[in-house]
Amino acid sequence: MIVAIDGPSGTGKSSTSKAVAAQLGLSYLDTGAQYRAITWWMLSNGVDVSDQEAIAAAADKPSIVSGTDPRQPAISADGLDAAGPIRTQEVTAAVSAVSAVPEVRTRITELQRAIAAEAGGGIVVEGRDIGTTVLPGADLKVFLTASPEARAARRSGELKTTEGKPVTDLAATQQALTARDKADSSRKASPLKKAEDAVEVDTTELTLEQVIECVVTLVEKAAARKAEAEPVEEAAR
Ligand SMILES: Nc1ncnc2c1ncn2[C@@H]1O[C@H](COP(=O)(O)OP(=O)(O)OP(=O)(O)O)[C@@H](O)[C@H]1O
Ligand SMILES: Nc1ccn([C@H]2C[C@H](O)[C@@H](COP(=O)(O)O)O2)c(=O)n1
Repeated sequence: MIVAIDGPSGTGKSSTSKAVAAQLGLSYLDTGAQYRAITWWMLSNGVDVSDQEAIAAAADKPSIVSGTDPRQPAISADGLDAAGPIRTQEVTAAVSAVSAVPEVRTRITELQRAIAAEAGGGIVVEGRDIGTTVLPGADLKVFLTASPEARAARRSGELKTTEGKPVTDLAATQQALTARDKADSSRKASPLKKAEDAVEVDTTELTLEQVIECVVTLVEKAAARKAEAEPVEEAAR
């Protein structure tokens, strides 16, 4: 069972995907964390993240390792725990530029497909291009949306500056978030986009619990459809 959950920033992809995977006993992959980890590695290793050629040349250098336990998601770059540093404003500000470089996308997409193929019991993979590019044959594709205001309000509660102080400026948070969405949607290589066969869920007026319940129901229905379809496929062989 492969579930792809895509959507813009702050729509609830990570929170929903982790909870759905944990509830249904599936693995979980946060692909944004992988792009953040490679960005963090580049910033820490003196790569000029305003230079596309420098980013492309460094794309295959770091070893990026993702854990797939939804209750304990983990991410490392060259053996260093990246879970904390990838959430700083410095990384958030640079990640769209780094992830737009085709060499970076090829490298990370290969990693993502290998992880999904190894997840025997099924996996929930969340990101921006999972349903369109990474796993176009996913059994279920969900595209989460929410108003920019709702997303900024959600995000401002959890963001920290590089010095570790809470970010309180809601307007600035919304502006940064919509700028990142614009960059992620307008890049040439595998932009943020709803797959034609994805189910769109607008989470603006929903609680996180309601979104989780909705996606669990969608996964259960997709699993039932898959179970019904498989004997037919077997007989046809
Ligand atoms: N339906 C909801 N109602 C209220 N808060 C929510 C809802 N969904 C998620 N949140 C909260 O919004 C914040 C952002 O959620 P989350 O990190 O899951 O979004 P995301 O889509 O994965 O964002 P990003 O792509 O930037 O990583 C979290 O603090 C989360 O608890
Ligand atoms: N499949 C993906 C996942 C993420 N990205 C890029 C674009 C995002 O701005 C950035 C960080 O993602 P987040 O942690 O906020 O979900 O990573 C991408 O291009 N493709």
